[in-house]
Amino acid sequence: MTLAPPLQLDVGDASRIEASPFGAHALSWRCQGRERLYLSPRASFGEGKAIRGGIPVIFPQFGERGDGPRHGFARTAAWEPLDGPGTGPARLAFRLRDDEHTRRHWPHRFEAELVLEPGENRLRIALSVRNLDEAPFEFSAALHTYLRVADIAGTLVHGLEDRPYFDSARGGEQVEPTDAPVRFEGEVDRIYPGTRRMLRVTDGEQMLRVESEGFADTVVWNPGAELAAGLADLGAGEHRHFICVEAARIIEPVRLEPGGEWTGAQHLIVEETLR
Ligand SMILES: O=P(O)(O)OC[C@H]1O[C@H](O)[C@H](O)[C@@H](O)[C@@H]1O
Repeated sequence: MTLAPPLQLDVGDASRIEASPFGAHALSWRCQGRERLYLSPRASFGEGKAIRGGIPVIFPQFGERGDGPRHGFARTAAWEPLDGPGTGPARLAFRLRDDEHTRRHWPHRFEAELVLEPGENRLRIALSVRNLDEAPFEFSAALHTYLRVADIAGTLVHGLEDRPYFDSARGGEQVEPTDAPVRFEGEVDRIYPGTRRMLRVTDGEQMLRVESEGFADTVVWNPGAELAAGLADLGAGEHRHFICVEAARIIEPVRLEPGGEWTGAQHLIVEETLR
């Protein structure tokens, strides 16, 4: 498969989004003059391999919770670009339809759309899925957003203090709320179920608000030093530069009747840039 070149869209002078049709994957989001996403310098852009960083689209399964490829086939599929710069509204959009390859892993007829809508201080990422089959189906999905941070040592996620979570780094055990913001000291891999609220990420240089629609769960992930060093497409020390805050639908998958449609979205809003 030859990879289609990325598409770019400018919003004013200081904001720009760039996304690849491979995975409908946002690679870069410059907002108010500053890059807000993390893309690994060792990311591979080859066939069958997911891109490390940006915003991978996870569909129709999360992780190993299913029989198909890890985190689903959407992130390694060639999506069809729809609107592009100059062809209509200020957005980038991609479409994926079932084919022989997707049906081998997940035997359903569907259509998915990923829309990126950048604004002056924000980005909306929306995933829609339509059931084109004659029977209902279920799926999980996530927007696996890699947020670039100054340094994880000073990074906090606020808004989950009173929520219990499943600790994927410790066999999925349930952990009661700690009343403290999420900090990053070693591996963090958590699924917070039922988090329909506003989160804030601070790293001493910026304050970012993260909101979601349609995605009931939030995943917070950073591999920590040891795991990062073992990931060929990341490397020693790289874990310091990002955290993943993922809008997800895992604990209760989405069920769609024939003809039904579901949309989930994540909003990233720059509230403050200090440095
Ligand atoms: O390495 P990947 O397949 O992209 O997965 C990266 C990470 O994704 C999610 O955040 C999961 O909760 C983690 O357990 C996983 O390690």
